Amino acid sequence: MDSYRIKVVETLKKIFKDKSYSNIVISNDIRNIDLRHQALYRKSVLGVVEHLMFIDWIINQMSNTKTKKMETDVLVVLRLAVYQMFFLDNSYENMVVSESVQYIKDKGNIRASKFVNGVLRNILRQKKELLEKMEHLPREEYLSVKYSYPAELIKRWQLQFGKNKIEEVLSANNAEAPLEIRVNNMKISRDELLKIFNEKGIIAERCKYAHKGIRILNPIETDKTEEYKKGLFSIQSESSMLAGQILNPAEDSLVIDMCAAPGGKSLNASEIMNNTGKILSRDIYPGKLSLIEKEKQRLGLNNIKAEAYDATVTDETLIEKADFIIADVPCSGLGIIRRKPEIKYNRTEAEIKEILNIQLKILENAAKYLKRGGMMVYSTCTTNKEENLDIVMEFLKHNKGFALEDFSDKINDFPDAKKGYIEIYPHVHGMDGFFIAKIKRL
Ligand SMILES: C[S@@+](CC[C@H](N)C(=O)[O-])C[C@H]1O[C@@H](n2cnc3c(N)ncnc32)[C@H](O)[C@@H]1O
Repeated sequence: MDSYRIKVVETLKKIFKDKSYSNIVISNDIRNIDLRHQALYRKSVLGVVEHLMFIDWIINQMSNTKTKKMETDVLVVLRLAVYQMFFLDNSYENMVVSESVQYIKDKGNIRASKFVNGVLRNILRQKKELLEKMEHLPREEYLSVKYSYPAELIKRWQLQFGKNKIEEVLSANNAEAPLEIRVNNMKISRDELLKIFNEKGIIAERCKYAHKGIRILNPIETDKTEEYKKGLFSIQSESSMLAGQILNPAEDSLVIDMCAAPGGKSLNASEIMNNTGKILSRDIYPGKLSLIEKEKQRLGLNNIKAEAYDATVTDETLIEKADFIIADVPCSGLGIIRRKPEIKYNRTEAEIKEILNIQLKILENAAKYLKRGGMMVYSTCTTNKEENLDIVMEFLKHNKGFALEDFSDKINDFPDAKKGYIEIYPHVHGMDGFFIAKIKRL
């Protein structure tokens, strides 16, 4: 087996057996992969997780031992092989089978290697029939298998977006997420950085909505570039950048970021404020704060103070102190399935309900810290209305001194910005699914 494929198998084992997050395991393991193979390595790992229900359905059609009962080595090798056969260039199918078999043989398990050989050869022979059989499943089961989404989530999205839109929604959330970066306006302008990229053969363009954003079209190892090391840019999704653009914190003000780690929105705010004033960046997990400290150094920012604090607990020392607040609350993450595909299998309806109280509590505390005339953004990376507009409306119902603020001067093409909030969807805007509301203390 090619060394990068062995690495894919090893990474997948960590994700399936140890239940580790794909983005964290990938960013650790990718360091040992040859530069030429990194893009394919990432695509393969994420691809297997993304298409897991499809892949397991195929395997279970052709194997008497079901995937639930298989030992990890065998299961992971089969999953990767089926992914390659159905979703990657299929001209190497025979090689995929022989390398998968060899991998299990090398582990000393001859019996299992024969089993892998039998299952994969059968799948290869009946590829077309299997796809036809899938198409004849009852509609909701078919959608669930074809796009790999639990029935519960499909039901939720059919209600939200309509039955006629559902395939578009499912497929957009399976698409590869674009690589977006935020220009550090303290050090360079967006056009100057684009010019440098252009000279270096990095294909990039301006983001459509985020004024500080660049979309990189050919995959590169951004964090290894000289420009990254010099702090000229950071990796941040366009949706996430928009929270800062919409809040637009003024120079010399006090900003409180209630849930700050790993720091993307605090760092953006600091750049927007030209490193003036003060930003209090808090997160409940002390271990995550070091990332903010590291990034501050790289970007040349020193107006950020990172500290551990539970945002659901009121801090009496901050009452009516802040000019601006960022409440980027923990959420179900249903808007970033493209980047963390396991989210679609892991979120139960009960968990989603549980998080609502935390979100409302954090927003209520944030409101207490805001001065009269101050502004805050409430944001999530989910498309779930209950965690978004419903929370904001519930808050406004009980807090009469606050109102949604029109920010249509800060963003184009989002009619709701006039009403004080936007809902971003991968299937509509090609960006991560996000919700951003701007609330003013009257
Ligand atoms: C959506 S992430 C924040 C991302 C960050 N704003 C950024 O742009 O990089 C939510 C954060 O909330 C933190 N968190 C969860 N519960 C919290 C609580 N009760 N108090 C403060 N932070 C909390 C999590 O550790 C997580 O880092």
